[in-house]
Amino acid sequence: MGFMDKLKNRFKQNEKAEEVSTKYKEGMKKSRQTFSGRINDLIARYRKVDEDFFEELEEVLISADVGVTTVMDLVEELKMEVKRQNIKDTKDIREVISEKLVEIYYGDDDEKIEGLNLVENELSVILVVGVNGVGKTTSIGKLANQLKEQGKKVVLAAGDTFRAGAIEQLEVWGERAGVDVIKQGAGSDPAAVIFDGIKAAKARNADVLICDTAGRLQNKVNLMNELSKVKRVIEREVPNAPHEVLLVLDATTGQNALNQAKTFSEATNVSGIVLTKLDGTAKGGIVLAIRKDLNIPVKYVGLGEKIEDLQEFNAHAFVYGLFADMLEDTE
Ligand SMILES: Nc1nc2c(ncn2[C@@H]2O[C@H](COP(=O)(O)OP(=O)(O)OP(=O)(O)O)[C@@H](O)[C@H]2O)c(=O)[nH]1
Repeated sequence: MGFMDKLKNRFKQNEKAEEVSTKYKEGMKKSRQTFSGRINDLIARYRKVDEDFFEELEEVLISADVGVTTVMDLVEELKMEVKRQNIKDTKDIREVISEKLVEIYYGDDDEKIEGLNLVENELSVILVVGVNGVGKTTSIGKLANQLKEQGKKVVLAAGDTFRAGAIEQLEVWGERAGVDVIKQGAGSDPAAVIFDGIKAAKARNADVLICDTAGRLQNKVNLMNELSKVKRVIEREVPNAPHEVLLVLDATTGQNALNQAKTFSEATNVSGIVLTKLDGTAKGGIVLAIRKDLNIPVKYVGLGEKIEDLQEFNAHAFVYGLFADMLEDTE
């Protein structure tokens, strides 16, 4: 059985798996149109796998924001595999591309899904960082809703005291998700808000505290100072916390998102990425660039504006989203 059939079967196993694949399929329409659309076009034009074919394939991958070094690695791997399997016909290369995309994301352990690192029966603290406008508040709301649906008691701390409206916006999401929001007035000290959040979360026996922060990037030193101060409070009040530092990036900003990721990882230890608006970009390859260039796992992707549109990242489903039309062709 070829990789694409395996992929298809994987998401037919049960209702939940099917739901996940549908979400990715719908959310990644734009990326799929350019990605598999252009690969199909290449396959039709070239027929034979040769140097020119690979060169054009490189261009397609780079224009999908996969990132130059990752593209080089990927194409090297593809060439080796083509040789190994003695593939001559370009139409047989789709299988290899899809398989290698999953492999390049996960490395050796291709069943690994890097979910949230939460502790049982104790308070877990998630610190959420990122610049304004990337969908930070929205993602916190969606995440709170999911965790609550899993039976966890969630509290939010409105640590973005800088941006006008951020506190109210978080409150709206808190209401929507049915979780408490701890806040102070606009302009107050974020570390003090987070401290209150921890106290409240402990008093209410919460399982998870999600802390919003302001994302000012103009000055790296300020950003570092603010994040370190918040982190110090968390570390002091809760053992082994923060359990996650999630950086929210907007997929539609392409290479800019990578630059933000670099700056934030220099300011603090980022443990995972939430990549929003994957549905809004034709360049979904940014997922691979983040994984390979920065070595930070993408833990969630935003595939739409609705509360249930935040999905745990799954490289198989991602590749399914990129090739879904072709998978159906083979039925
Ligand atoms: N299509 C789509 N829209 C999204 C996604 N995530 C967030 N948005 C939208 O992006 C816009 C900005 O999101 P916000 O959450 O308001 O931005 P913000 O994060 O509050 O700004 P900060 O909290 O300062 O980062 C909103 O209209 C959201 O609905 C996503 O995954 N897909």
